[in-house]
Amino acid sequence: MSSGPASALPAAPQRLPRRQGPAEGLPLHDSALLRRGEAEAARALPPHALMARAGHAVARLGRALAPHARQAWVLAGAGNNGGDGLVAARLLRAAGLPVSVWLAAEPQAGDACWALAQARAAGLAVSAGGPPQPPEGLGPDDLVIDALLGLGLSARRPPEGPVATALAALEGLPAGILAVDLPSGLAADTGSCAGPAVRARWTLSLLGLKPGLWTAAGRDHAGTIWHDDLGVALPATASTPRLLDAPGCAGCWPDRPHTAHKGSQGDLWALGGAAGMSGAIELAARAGLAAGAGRVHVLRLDPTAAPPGHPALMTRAPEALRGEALARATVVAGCGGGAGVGAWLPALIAGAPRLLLDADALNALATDPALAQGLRTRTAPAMLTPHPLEAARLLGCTTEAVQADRLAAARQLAQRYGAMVVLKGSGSVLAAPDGRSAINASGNAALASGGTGDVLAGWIGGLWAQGLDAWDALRLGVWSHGAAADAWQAARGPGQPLDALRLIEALQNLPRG
Ligand SMILES: NC(=O)C1=CN([C@@H]2O[C@H](COP(=O)(O)OP(=O)(O)OC[C@H]3O[C@@H](n4cnc5c(N)ncnc54)[C@H](OP(=O)(O)O)[C@@H]3O)[C@@H](O)[C@H]2O)[C@@H](O)CC1
Ligand SMILES: Nc1ncnc2c1ncn2[C@@H]1O[C@H](COP(=O)(O)OP(=O)(O)O)[C@@H](O)[C@H]1O
Ligand SMILES: [K+]
Repeated sequence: MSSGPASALPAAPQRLPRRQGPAEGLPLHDSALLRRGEAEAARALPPHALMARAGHAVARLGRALAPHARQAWVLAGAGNNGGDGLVAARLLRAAGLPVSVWLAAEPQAGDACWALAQARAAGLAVSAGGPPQPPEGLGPDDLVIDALLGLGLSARRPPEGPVATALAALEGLPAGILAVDLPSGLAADTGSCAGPAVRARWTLSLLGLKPGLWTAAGRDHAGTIWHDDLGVALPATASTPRLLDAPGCAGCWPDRPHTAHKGSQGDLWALGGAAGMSGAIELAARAGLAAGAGRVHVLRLDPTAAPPGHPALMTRAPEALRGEALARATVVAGCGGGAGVGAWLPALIAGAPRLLLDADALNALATDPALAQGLRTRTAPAMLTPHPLEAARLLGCTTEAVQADRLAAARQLAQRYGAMVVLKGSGSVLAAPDGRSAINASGNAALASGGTGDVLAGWIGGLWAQGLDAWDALRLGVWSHGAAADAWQAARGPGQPLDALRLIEALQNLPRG
């Protein structure tokens, strides 16, 4: 065979790289589990080894994050969180960085006493108990270490005494704050704050990652989250919440074989759009189309509404969804549905093999016990996507109660209604009736605009319609919705709102695989 110029023929078809398949995200450990892990590790290790490792990890990261620091200010509490800070202070000083330490109170027992004794023996000046005064000349390149409170923050007891004074002194400092384990004042399990809490630029989570760093007030207080396991492998079970991030979700994208056709990619039916709210259901339908559903039908509750603005959407009367069509359908119901959507739900709950309820469908569910009973006895999977107010209606409590423990609220909803749940908002929480749960790491405040939830509902529905397992569709949908907003923000800088139509574009632009 002669060797000629490169052939103009298309290259032989290459095998597509195999998708890796779904993977579980990083485990998120609650404080009870962390305490047990810490106690077991401490028994197996020489005295003070864990605190020495923690202090090393803090000092090493602090140096890397603030390489131009000319001094460090360490604020330490009287517990082991303070002990970690004292070890870090000693090591930073030994590495040549001038360090000032303010101590809330003398530790009374345990590893923290050892850390304080070591610090003093090394010649570190530790001022205890007086008013916290930032060291002279503390500038933007310098490093502040928050080691006031970690896991030991008493639940529902706002920071008080010298610790509260120190929290006030940390506000408005020019230097970046590195929080040890948790931003002081933030609850590890829930991300709630009973009072003032540190707003860190970085947080180094020790041993395990805590749920509270990722949801509720966590993201606003933790800044960039780092993790050091201190060489301890903590156990995780099927009910340990997982972090939804790119490595955990990228393997879930649906395959699109060469032989794909619109009939093989799933039928999505979007029901909603009462008078004055037809935009909501159109957003959901457009998002479903963008996700890759083969055929998307819009069932509008306002028959007088103008046709949808996207020519690929098919408009039908709600009555069209029955028989064969219903038996094959993935249904997203509720976006802009008004009070009238409830009447359609019994048939959908009984007959749709894949059903997602959002917005007014959730409000109908909250007020109609028969719907709730139907959902519980249904065997096919269902999804609920409430924002905190809708979740509060479904649980019969206040929005504040939902937000005070978002993981618990999502789990409770999943149990009560026998459905998979997304509790939306900063750090959306997912829960399934079988006990699985997850917290989303993607997304940002650019999403705080009307219609982005409608897009989420349709986007998840469009992914689910293509044959994904329900939990995979849910976690991929939630994570990629946030990832699209992150990509948007990365391109434009923080502070830019993202409207729902542009969000659909951003979702289409998100690389898959
Ligand atoms: N042991 C080890 O080797 C390892 C430990 N590790 C580290 O230990 C940390 C947990 O340490 P911890 O359990 O000592 O609790 P910690 O966060 O220091 O708080 C206790 C102090 O806070 C005080 N306090 C509480 N609430 C308050 C309030 N509302 N307002 C004001 N004060 C309040 C409380 O006072 P008290 O309630 O006793 O009056 C006490 O003085 C963990 O986060 C990690 O950093 C890891 O690195 C692994 C290795
Ligand atoms: N601060 C935020 N951080 C991350 N995601 C957010 C934030 N604010 C809103 N979102 C997301 O935007 C969407 C808003 O949904 P929703 O409140 O139902 O809006 P709408 O009803 O107007 O469509 C949800 O997916 C939610 O998680
Ligand atoms: K802290």
